[in-house]
Amino acid sequence: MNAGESTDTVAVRVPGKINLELLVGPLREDGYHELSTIFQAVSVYDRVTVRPADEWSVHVIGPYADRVPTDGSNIALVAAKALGRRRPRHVPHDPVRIDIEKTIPVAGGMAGGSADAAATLLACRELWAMDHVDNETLAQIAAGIGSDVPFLLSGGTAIGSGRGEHITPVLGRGELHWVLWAGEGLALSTPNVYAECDRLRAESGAEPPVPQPSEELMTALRRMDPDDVGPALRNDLQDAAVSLEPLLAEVMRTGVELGARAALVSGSGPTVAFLTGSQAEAIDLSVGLAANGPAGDIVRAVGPVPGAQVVQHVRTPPSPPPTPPRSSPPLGPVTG
Ligand SMILES: C[C@@](CO)(OP(=O)(O)O)[C@H](O)COP(=O)(O)OP(=O)(O)OC[C@H]1O[C@@H](n2ccc(N)nc2=O)[C@H](O)[C@@H]1O
Ligand SMILES: Nc1ncnc2c1ncn2[C@@H]1O[C@H](COP(=O)(O)OP(=O)(O)O)[C@@H](O)[C@H]1O
Repeated sequence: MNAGESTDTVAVRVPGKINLELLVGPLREDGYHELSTIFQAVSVYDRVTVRPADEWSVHVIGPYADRVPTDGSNIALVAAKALGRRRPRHVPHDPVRIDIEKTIPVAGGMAGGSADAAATLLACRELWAMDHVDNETLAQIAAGIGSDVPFLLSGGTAIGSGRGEHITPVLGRGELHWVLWAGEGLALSTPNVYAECDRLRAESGAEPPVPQPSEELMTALRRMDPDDVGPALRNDLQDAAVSLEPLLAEVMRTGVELGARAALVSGSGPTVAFLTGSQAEAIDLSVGLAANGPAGDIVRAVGPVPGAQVVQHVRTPPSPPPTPPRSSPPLGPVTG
């Protein structure tokens, strides 16, 4: 950082997501699967802060911090550099320091890394005053970083098509009350779960059709009535996640026995999302799971919530350049 540059700090709050529907179509030639998914952003948040620095770095705190890389593979750093490359040529490509307060479970199927990437894009656009990058362009940059990243910019409830990066908002009223179970020390790698899904399909000889959002869920989401939403939830990656982590079947069974309206693996897992009918039901279920379920973190959340949002911009005026030493006369005795 050079003298005369601002030391502004921008903080962004970003939610995690669950997939209310994840329909996995055929494997494409580029190695991705054609998807039709319905994302919902839920009230479990990371906070990402960026500030100018002498070199690129990322620092993570929070209960899952030790599971997040802090080298160049951190997807938040990848996002900052990708946006930095869009700065006009005459503007120096300034490094930033990124601080992540991590609450979204890591490698849990809640897109925590993608959330941090989306938050970093928004924070750096603000920090670098890149007004020429509109939301559509930001979403395109986001898609280049990961399939889930564009959704975390917009949040709410939305259809994801293509490989999940094309986002269409779903309008609906009301909110859903979720209980999330994240198994202690459990993690599933997204590519491994997709590969397991392909393996199971090859075994059964099932050819997936090109996926389309289901009418049943789209209708249920208009009023977000848990009685209608519950039976319409579906995740094509669930069998693959359970095949790699059989404990998930027991977790889902226990939650339903304890009164959940429905249970499903979130995305590629291993977080399990339980749908309840109200805040009171969610409290009862989380207490029951904590007492009777397999060990794990249990969190209540509501959805939908908005995507990444700037929550703080501390503007610090540029420090004045150091004044050159003056050739002043030697100090003599002070006379009155
Ligand atoms: C499964 C989902 C459901 O929302 O998320 P998670 O539950 O893991 O958070 C997503 O499809 C994950 O999206 P994201 O984590 O952004 O994946 P990417 O970085 O784009 O891709 C990682 C890898 O996942 C596989 N992949 C991803 C998306 C897709 N439509 N088909 C795939 O086969 C590919 O093997 C790819 O190399
Ligand atoms: N900022 C980040 N937060 C979490 N994980 C990250 C981050 N950057 C890179 N990763 C890597 O991405 C992997 C997937 O993380 P995450 O996005 O939390 O899971 P998922 O893809 O299941 O939603 C982690 O195991 C970790 O190695």
